[in-house]
Amino acid sequence: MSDTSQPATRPAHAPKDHPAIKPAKIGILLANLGTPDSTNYWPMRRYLSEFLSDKRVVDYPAWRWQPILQLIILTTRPSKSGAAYRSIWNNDADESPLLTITKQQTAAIKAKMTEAYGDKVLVDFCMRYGNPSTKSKVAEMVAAGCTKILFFPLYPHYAGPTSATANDQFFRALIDQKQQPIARVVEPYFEDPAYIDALAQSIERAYAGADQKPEKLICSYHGVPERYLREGDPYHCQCQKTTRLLKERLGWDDSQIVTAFQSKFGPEEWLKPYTVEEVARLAREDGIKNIAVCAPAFSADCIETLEEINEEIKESFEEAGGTDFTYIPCLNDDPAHIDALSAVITRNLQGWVA
Ligand SMILES: C=CC1=C(C)c2cc3[nH]c(cc4nc(cc5[nH]c(cc1n2)c(C)c5CCC(=O)O)C(CCC(=O)O)=C4C)c(C)c3C=C
Ligand SMILES: [Fe+2]
Ligand SMILES: [Fe+2]
Repeated sequence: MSDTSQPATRPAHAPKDHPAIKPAKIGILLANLGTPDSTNYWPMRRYLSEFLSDKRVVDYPAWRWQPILQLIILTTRPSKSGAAYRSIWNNDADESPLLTITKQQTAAIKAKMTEAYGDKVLVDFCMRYGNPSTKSKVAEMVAAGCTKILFFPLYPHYAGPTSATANDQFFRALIDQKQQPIARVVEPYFEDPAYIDALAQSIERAYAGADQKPEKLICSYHGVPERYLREGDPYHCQCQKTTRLLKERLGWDDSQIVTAFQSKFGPEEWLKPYTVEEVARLAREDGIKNIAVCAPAFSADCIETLEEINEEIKESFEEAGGTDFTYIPCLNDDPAHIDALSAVITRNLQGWVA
């Protein structure tokens, strides 16, 4: 967290045991999904159990879902997912790439915010599942004197299983505080021109570096059950709009860009087309040999991009006859991304700072 060195004071009217009053600060709390503490069975199981027990993620009644989750899914999935995480783990820091990148983003945003607002603001991050928990970071910010907190779920698009559950957890954390800070949550930024521009620049860089220009760009978004769309979740529409804005910013036509959805889980229908099938279909039916894939719904590279896209989906394309597969990394701590996120934060601080 940023410098908290300003001295606490005791008011003149105060009895001796009156708590010290800290100078009022504004907390900027970035939030991402969370990640296991290690790739071993029990940490994996704890993480997956917390994640998949969240009703915003899997909305079946607990009496029906918990026996399936605890007795079937959590006996096999921790080992399978643990192996996938091992293939992408950041061994130097002994943590997942999502955690490493979130720390880098936080440091870069903190530098920008401190430059703009000095020690009036504290910048930190938390996770929805696992560590550092949302509850612990809210408590730290309040203890450091934050009377206002801006909570920023690092997802460009709104979805019940991501932004909404992060916000739920933030508001739950406020319940524990005697002096509840004034709270704001940041809106989805999927149509922010600076975010679209940062995405477009990353694609232009990848295309400029490719031996041959890819024939198609696949925008692969994390999927959700198709039913969530019918029940009112706007995620699908926001993803479609991101692809359209990106296409317009790149000056492309419809034939050059495809929207698809990945990471299907369980037997229900999810948003379609499924990326893993779509890349194979493009190779098999349309004779496409050379594609690039980007993942605009992820603010940081993680298991779903580094392992699922760059290993499983790549394999599906190549087995169907594709020859050139370029994975375009997430925006991570790319300066254009940090500028875009910082501009979103600055807009949301209006009225709180000069
Ligand atoms: C079971 C249902 C799931 C829904 C619905 C879902 C939506 C969703 N998730 C993200 C972003 C991420 N998901 C990540 C991992 C991950 N997701 C699910 C399941 C659902 N996600 C699982 C079981 C896992 C764990 C990995 C595995 O076992 O397969 C991650 C990566 C975390 C990491 O540590 O790297 C992210 C990020 C979005 C954006 C989304 C809906 C919009
Ligand atoms: Fe997910
Ligand atoms: Fe839609």
